[in-house]
Amino acid sequence: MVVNLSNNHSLITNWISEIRDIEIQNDRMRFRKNLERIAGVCAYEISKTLPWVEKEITTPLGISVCKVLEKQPVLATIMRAGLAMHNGFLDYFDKADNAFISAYRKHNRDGSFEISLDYISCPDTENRVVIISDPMLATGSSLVKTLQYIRNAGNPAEIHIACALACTVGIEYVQRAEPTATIWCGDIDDELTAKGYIVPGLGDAGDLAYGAKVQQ
Ligand SMILES: O=P(O)(O)OC[C@H]1O[C@H](OP(=O)(O)OP(=O)(O)O)[C@H](O)[C@@H]1O
Ligand SMILES: O=c1cc[nH]c(=O)[nH]1
Ligand SMILES: [Mg+2]
Repeated sequence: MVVNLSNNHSLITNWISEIRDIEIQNDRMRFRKNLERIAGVCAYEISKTLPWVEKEITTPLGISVCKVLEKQPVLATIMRAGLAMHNGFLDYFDKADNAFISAYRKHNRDGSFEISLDYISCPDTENRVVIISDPMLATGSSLVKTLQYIRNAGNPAEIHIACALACTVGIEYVQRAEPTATIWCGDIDDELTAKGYIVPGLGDAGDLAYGAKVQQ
């Protein structure tokens, strides 16, 4: 299932407009903060789909039967651009276990690239809800590589994917690889450049959040 959170007007469409804006992008702190806020909305929306249990809570005046999250999810993110969204998720699922996966585009001289999976730190995901965040879902190659790792490492109960911006062709690729995952998008664009950049998109999310890097 794919959910485009821009289909309804809310603050998320405001923040998406800011991360796309070439002028506002000069404010790197605002760019990261907006990614965190978009992730917060995704976390809240995902939380509505998760299992809850009733728990008796002792207040100073009595007992209140409250609904609480049954189990903590695993929050996974794809470095480096995913780190800001990861912080946004952690603000909401503040007791979650965390996975960090470094999947990045390793460029060849001819302009083509492969996804390199280097550093991985992942808790046990068996029968747990795994939420993967990455601001950009472009070709989908980084996510598919990450999903292959997650599937080999355990058998999660559910997989959710949260992106600030996604491209239609990348979504389709991820859906073929992981048909049961729910993909939550801040917005969806239809075009990709020959180099795999989303159009109109926003540019390079990792560079905008953390600065340009020397190509590997
Ligand atoms: O869907 P894809 O075509 O795989 O592209 C999306 C990936 O590209 C970006 O990371 P990038 O490789 O630029 O690394 P970075 O986080 O270090 O900037 C982004 O954060 C995704 O992980
Ligand atoms: O448009 C894109 C595609 C991949 N990665 C980005 O940061 N931006
Ligand atoms: Mg990048």
